[in-house]
Amino acid sequence: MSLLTLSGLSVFRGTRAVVDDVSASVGRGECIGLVGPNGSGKTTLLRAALGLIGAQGMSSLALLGAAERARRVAWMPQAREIAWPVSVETVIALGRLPHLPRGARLRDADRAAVERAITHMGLEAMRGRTATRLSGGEQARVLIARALAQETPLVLADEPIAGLDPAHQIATMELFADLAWGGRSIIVSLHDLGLAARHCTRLLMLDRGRLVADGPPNEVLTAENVAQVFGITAFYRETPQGVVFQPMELTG
Ligand SMILES: Nc1ncnc2c1ncn2[C@@H]1O[C@H](COP(=O)(O)OP(=O)(O)OP(=O)(O)O)[C@@H](O)[C@H]1O
Repeated sequence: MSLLTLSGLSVFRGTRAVVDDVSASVGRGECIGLVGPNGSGKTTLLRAALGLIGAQGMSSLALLGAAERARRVAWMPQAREIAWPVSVETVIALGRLPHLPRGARLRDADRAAVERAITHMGLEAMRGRTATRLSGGEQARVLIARALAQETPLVLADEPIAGLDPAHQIATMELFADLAWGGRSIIVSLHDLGLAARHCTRLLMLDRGRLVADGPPNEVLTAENVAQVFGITAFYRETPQGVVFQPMELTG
């Protein structure tokens, strides 16, 4: 079953296609890394896939009404501002809103989902704190937890690990990989190609709006692709401890 189908999706800014004729399909159990240089169209692609901005072509999610879409996909945008000085737990519980009848209070099942999200993100000690007083990385973890609490089949996250320390970056990527093992799917944009190579089952590589590679990390992070798209050389090795990918030098 496809959780998301994109067909010929394009987004124009003026006459320029910043997302250019992208087609892809996301099944269950995929942890997909969306990679590409600054300005290659990652955020625009995710927003167009969600139907948040106008696009040409088709996204299956954009066709849904807002309520149904919120039960199918959770969205973690790049902007991390938490606007209201409420508790961490309250922010995370907002992830349950799409599942509640209008105006209803949290039910046991909703509270259980909030607890799971708090545990997944290791936020037990912070649950009572005022969210706006947390550090940037802590706020990012709260917003990931809010998206997890939504318990949707698909999560779209725009640079969720940017600004996290190495341990929390690894923990978050491991969590995404685990969710994929459990049958849910994640599309995560990220600049850390090493973590993408290690934890993602599939990578989508964007270059100037075009999807130039789509496949398992070893097929996407070829020397040729990383040279052409990122202008770098890299070390790639499959080791008994997993894949090691390390950007090395600029080409040329
Ligand atoms: N509202 C807008 N108006 C004009 N140009 C835009 C707009 N939004 C995005 N762009 C342009 O579209 C291109 C793609 O931007 P986008 O934010 O999708 O890239 P990205 O791959 O997410 O980049 P980064 O890695 O820097 O976050 C960029 O050149 C950007 O300047």
